[in-house]
Amino acid sequence: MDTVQPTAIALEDATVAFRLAGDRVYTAVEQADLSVAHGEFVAIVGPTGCGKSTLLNVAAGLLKPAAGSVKIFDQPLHGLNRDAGYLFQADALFPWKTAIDNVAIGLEISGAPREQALQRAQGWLTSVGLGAFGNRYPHMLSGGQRKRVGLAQVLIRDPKILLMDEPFGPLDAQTRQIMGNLLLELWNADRKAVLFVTHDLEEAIALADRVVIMSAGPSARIIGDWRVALPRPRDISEILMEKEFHSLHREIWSVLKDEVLKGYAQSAAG
Ligand SMILES: Nc1ncnc2c1ncn2[C@@H]1O[C@H](COP(=O)(O)OP(=O)(O)OP(=O)(O)O)[C@@H](O)[C@H]1O
Repeated sequence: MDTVQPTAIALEDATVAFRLAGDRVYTAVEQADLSVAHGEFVAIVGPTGCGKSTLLNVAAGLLKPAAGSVKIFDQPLHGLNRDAGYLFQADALFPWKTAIDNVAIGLEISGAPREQALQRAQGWLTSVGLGAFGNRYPHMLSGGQRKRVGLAQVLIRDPKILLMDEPFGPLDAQTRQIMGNLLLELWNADRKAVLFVTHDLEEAIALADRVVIMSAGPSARIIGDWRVALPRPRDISEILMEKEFHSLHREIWSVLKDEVLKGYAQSAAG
């Protein structure tokens, strides 16, 4: 008999507000229900400034909602989410450490002997296609290569959940696609729960099992949740040609478009 796996991330009725100057309060997200099942890949898409990173930060335990609850594997989250690894848009590599040391550091901090940490780090560098680049410092790597090191740095710690905030944002279109395929390949080998923030609907559909859409803020809400029935394993450049991909894109965009326009109008108004 199959055992029921606990839900990796469950935000229920989560409202997130920021205190502004003069005791004013800005409600960024209102009454958000968001769940990511064990082994599921969920992408959040929404207009600029709607609260995508805010929701991710709530799941990371970096922000506490003003109302509602956050559960990680069915347990209320207090403080930092220690089951999660976090990959941001900006590189989080130490510039004074080589690629292999940047990857090994997560294990060393948790007490692994250096030799063992270096051996595992070499394995991860090889998995992300950088087996021969271990002795390079971050400034000697391209943007895409630095992202690969960042991915290895997170995955070596074997987190149960991956929280990714526009991780491939600064990369050119081709490198984004290559990184997307690498992420899918690694994820396929060991299905972690993934919450992936992006403003790029194509990327979201190509990668995810579910695409969640947010409205423009303030008080942004989750206004749509689509299941992506495209088969796996996927190759992004092939997925982008599929008829099912285009019909789903059209369907989601018809909802997202108005919110994106509202989002732009609001950021222009300040
Ligand atoms: N510390 C803060 N204090 C006040 N307002 C904040 C704070 N952090 C975020 N905000 C506001 O909350 C809203 C949501 O921000 P968030 O970064 O989550 O949006 P986003 O959807 O990730 O944006 P983008 O797509 O542009 O990265 C924005 O209007 C932002 O200005």
